[in-house]
Order: sequence, then structure tokens, then C-alpha cells
Amino acid sequence: MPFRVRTAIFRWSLQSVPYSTHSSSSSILHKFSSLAQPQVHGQSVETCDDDGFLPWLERKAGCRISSSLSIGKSSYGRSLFASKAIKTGDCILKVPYKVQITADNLPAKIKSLISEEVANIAKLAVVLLIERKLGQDSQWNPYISCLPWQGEPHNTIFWNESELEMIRQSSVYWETINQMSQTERDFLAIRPIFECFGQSFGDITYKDFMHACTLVGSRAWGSTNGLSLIPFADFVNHDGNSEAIVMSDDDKQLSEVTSDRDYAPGEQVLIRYGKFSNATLMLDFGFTVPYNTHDQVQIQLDIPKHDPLHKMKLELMQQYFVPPNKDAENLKHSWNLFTIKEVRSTKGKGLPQSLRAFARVLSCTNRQELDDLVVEAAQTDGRLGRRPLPDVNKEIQAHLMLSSLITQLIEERSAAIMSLEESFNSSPFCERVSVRRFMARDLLRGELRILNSASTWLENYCRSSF
Ligand SMILES: C[S@@+](CC[C@H](N)C(=O)[O-])C[C@H]1O[C@@H](n2cnc3c(N)ncnc32)[C@H](O)[C@@H]1O
Repeated sequence: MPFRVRTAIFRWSLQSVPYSTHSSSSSILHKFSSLAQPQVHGQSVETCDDDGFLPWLERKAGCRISSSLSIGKSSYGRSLFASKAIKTGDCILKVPYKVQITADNLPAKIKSLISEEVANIAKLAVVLLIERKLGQDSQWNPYISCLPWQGEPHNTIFWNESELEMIRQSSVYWETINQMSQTERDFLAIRPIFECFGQSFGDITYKDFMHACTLVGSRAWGSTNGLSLIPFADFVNHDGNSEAIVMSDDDKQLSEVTSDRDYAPGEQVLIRYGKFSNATLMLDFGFTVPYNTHDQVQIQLDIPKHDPLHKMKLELMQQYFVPPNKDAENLKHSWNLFTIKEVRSTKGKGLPQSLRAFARVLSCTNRQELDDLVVEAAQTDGRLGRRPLPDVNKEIQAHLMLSSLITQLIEERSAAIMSLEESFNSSPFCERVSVRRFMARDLLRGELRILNSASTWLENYCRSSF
């Protein structure tokens, strides 16, 4: 059975949850000297003044932003630490909308020239490029100079071909290719404006633009306010198990974070950017965690071309397997794409019902069986193949087909992990390659865990169906 990983979309990453009843929208920089890391006699210099940053932002905001956090460094890069004891429920930071950066900060004459089709993430990237070009003259310079430099992020969009080859088995591979295409399209749409306003932009390359988009994607939050960069809040690092998230309050016109636990002075404070799998973390944020409870695997099932019932099955699938249409992310999900999460218990919900239903339809070998499924759907809840097939052998066959697909995915990932582990022992690599290898291993191990759990569940289902 042929299947492919999912073709994905450019996702806005961070989500800020609004307090108000308004609906929240989904969230989310070699030549352009102002974006490349400044050099002093060939050595890079740190321009961000961590001690002066918060007082600067508070002066700009005209109010206190945080009395319990200080800026420092950890293995995660710039980080926020408890400067005094923090208790669960304490509000640890409040950043007014007026010191947040949105696409509204675009000069009117540039804004009017950017097509509606250009992604919000790209519009905000243009703001960053303009402010960066202004250097010391930018009102945002203390913030802009704190942002990571080109060459620092490990988002998969910056991986070279051989690095991407390490994750070919995962949907992240295709998501990265799609993200590159989307960024290229946005760059081509925006480049004429860069040329028109040469004095504001200088000579901006695709790499500069890609870096700016990645910065926005990894540190902007979406709210009723659109996509916003929230200075200071975006120095907090991620813990997928934290309950603390950035909340936006339209009435008070600010974003804030309430602590979900006690912190001793000096401890690093973490929040949850979202319930993100390692696939999302490496694509949009350039890191992974060794064990990610939010991991999932995307698989795409196709109707074999040689299936005599191909046309009829295709029509039925397109009619009945409509993708969830809840938000922009799901808009691009196809009817034959399925997300598998870890199946923690043989008694629980198991594999997604829609995937099992799809397998039942695929396993039909004559028109009558397909017609029977249509009749059953009309008599029940209108969904195709949601009930076990009346013929137990056919039901088991449908699930065995899924099982063999999953076994194939397991074998591919196991082989990829083994080859990565062999390479760890063999040749020494530069830090960049080494970081990316560990990321690839975290990703593949997580996906393998999910697939193994699915396989166990399927074995059990088939055994208990006899
Ligand atoms: C919103 S910023 C947080 C501040 C960032 N550390 C900095 O230096 O500006 C998100 C970035 O922080 C880093 N990061 C956040 N959480 C992390 C984690 N748990 N492990 C590794 N890197 C992390 C990643 O580089 C990510 O793209």
C-alpha cells in the first residue's frame, strides 16, 4: 500500500490565549550586513545589554513589566530567571500592547504595497528588517539587538540537504520543503518593495528574509491583535509540561503570564508555547526535547492506483473524509491525512476512528461492500466505515493492512535511528551538525514510540477480534 508523509503548511507557532470572549487567531533573518552578527576584528560581539533591557522597556511602556524576573543565559540561550521567590498564581510579567511589535508598525507607504496574499509572518518580518536596518536609530534597537543572529537558529529551514536527509522519513521533511516554498513566494512578492525603498532596506537577500521570518515564527504570538512580537515575554523558554502560557487581555490591552508553580530565586522560569510535538518544535523553533509527550506522527494513506475500485473509493473518500475545517492550519489538511498520537492503553480510544474507517473502505473488494457502507452511514450518524465490518475476517484484514503500514514506518525509522547512532560514534562533527543530529534522533525516537504504541494496539485489536 503506497503512502506518503503529509504535505504541510507554514504554521504560526505561538499561541496567546485571550481572556476576552473574542476568538484568538493562531500564532506565531549573507549579505545584508545589518542582520548579520556584528564583528570586531573578526570576532562576534554581544550587543544586547541584558541589565538595561527591562528598565528601557518599562520606560517605553510607562509602567512596571516585571518585579520578579531577570534576564540571563542558559543552555537554551537568553532566558528569564526568578529574581525573587515566585509563588503559584503570581503574575510574573505584564507587557502592554503598546510596546509590542505588529504588522501595524509597517510604514503606511510600504504596508499599502504588500499584497493581502503575503503571510502575516512575512509582514512582521519586514518590520524587523526595517528596524534592524535603522540600527541605533530604531526605537526598538535595544530589543532588535537581543535577537538571535543569522547562523544561530537550528530550524529545519536552515538545514542543508544532507542534514535534511536525516529526517526524510518524517513529515517534517516535507513540511520544511513547503515552508521554504512559502517563504520564497513571500520573498518574491515583497522583493519589488525592497527595491522601491532601497534606502530603508539596503540589499536584502533571501537569506536575510528567511532569517527574519524564522525569528517571527519562533517568537511571535497570535492574538486578537494579530501576530505580535512581545519583547521580554519572548525571552522565556519552553517547557511542554508547563501550564503557564501567555494570555492576552484586550480590555487591559496587555499580555501577561501567571506562574503555574513556585520558583526559588535564581531558577529559570519556563512557560508552554503550545502543546507542540518535536516535529513542530524543530520546524518552527529549532530545538527538540528528548521525550516529548505531545509527539505525534502524520501519515497519508492513498488508494492504490491498481485497485479496480479506485474511482469509486476516491469519490467516497472525498465525500466522506472531509478534513476538519476549524482553523487556518487545518484548511490545508487533506482528506487522506491522519495524525497518530501515542496509544497509552490497549483499552483506551486506540487509533483515530477516521483512520480505521479509511482502512475499512480501502479493504473493500467489491461494489456491494462499498454500497453496504454507504447504506450503514445513512442509517447511523452519516459517517462512513465507523462501525466494525460485519464480517470479522474483513474487519481484521482492514486492521492488519494498517498494521503492515505501521510496521513499514517502524522499520524505516529504526534503520534511520541506527544509522544516526552509528554516525555519533564514527566521525567528529562541528557543533551545528552535532546539534542537528541529536534533534533528528529525538524526532525519530518520538515518532518510533508513537508507531510502536499504535502497532501494539492493532495487534491487540486483531487478537481480541477473533
Ligand atoms: C521565544 S524564544 C525564547 C528566548 C530565546 N532563548 C532567546 O535566546 O532569545 C524561543 C527560542 O528559545 C530557544 N528555546 C526555547 N525553549 C527551549 C528549550 N526547551 N530547549 C532548547 N531551546 C529552547 C529556541 O532557540 C527557540 O527558538
